[in-house]
Amino acid sequence: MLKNLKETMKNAPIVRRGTYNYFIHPISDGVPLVRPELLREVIACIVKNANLEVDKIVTVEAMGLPLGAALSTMTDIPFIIIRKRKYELPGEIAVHQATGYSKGELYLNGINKGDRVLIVDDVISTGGTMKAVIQALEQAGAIIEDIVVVIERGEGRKVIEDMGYRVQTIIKIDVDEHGVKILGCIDDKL
Ligand SMILES: O=P(O)(O)OC[C@H]1O[C@H](OP(=O)(O)OP(=O)(O)O)[C@H](O)[C@@H]1O
Ligand code: HPA
Repeated sequence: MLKNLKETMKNAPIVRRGTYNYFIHPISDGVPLVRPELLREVIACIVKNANLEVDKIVTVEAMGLPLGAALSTMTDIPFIIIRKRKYELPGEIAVHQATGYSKGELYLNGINKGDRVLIVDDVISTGGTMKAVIQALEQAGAIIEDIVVVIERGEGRKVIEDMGYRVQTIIKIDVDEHGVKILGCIDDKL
């Protein structure tokens, strides 16, 4: 299981972004090529493991987008994208996002108080993005039922668990300047 994800992860090239060793992978970058068998495998794994008793799937620009779109067509659950662009619609919520290599603002629209949501993203690393997403959703009055992230590196999961939320991740990796090492996979215990 997850053969395509493991294979592509092992071969992911590394580039430096400041002091940050950034891996490049189809799921996290859309580069060099997203093969349908990889996306299908990842989406099937999310469908199998996530709590889908929700009103909306919430994803983040940019690389949450293919995941949210594919998951929505599989489950018939609508999805929203937290954008890096301001729309100034009534009720728009702005939060600050910091990753290991960038900073910016995120803008949430389309959530009503009491909406049950599943958050899906491609990577969790420092947890800075997920923290901002949770803060925006809490401010909007959403009920966060589950959080699923495809690729885990670093300490971000702990940051979010310390906020009181469970985070499921599909593959856990370590990254240094030489490459990616796989530490574990959601299907290891099966
Ligand atoms: O846990 P963190 O340190 O916050 O890192 C994780 C975030 O970093 C990437 O987003 P980025 O803002 O780079 O956007 P992208 O999807 O356009 O690559 C990724 O898509 C996650 O959202
Ligand atoms: O190393 C990374 N690669 C791709 N996306 C990311 N988002 C956070 N860290 C990374």
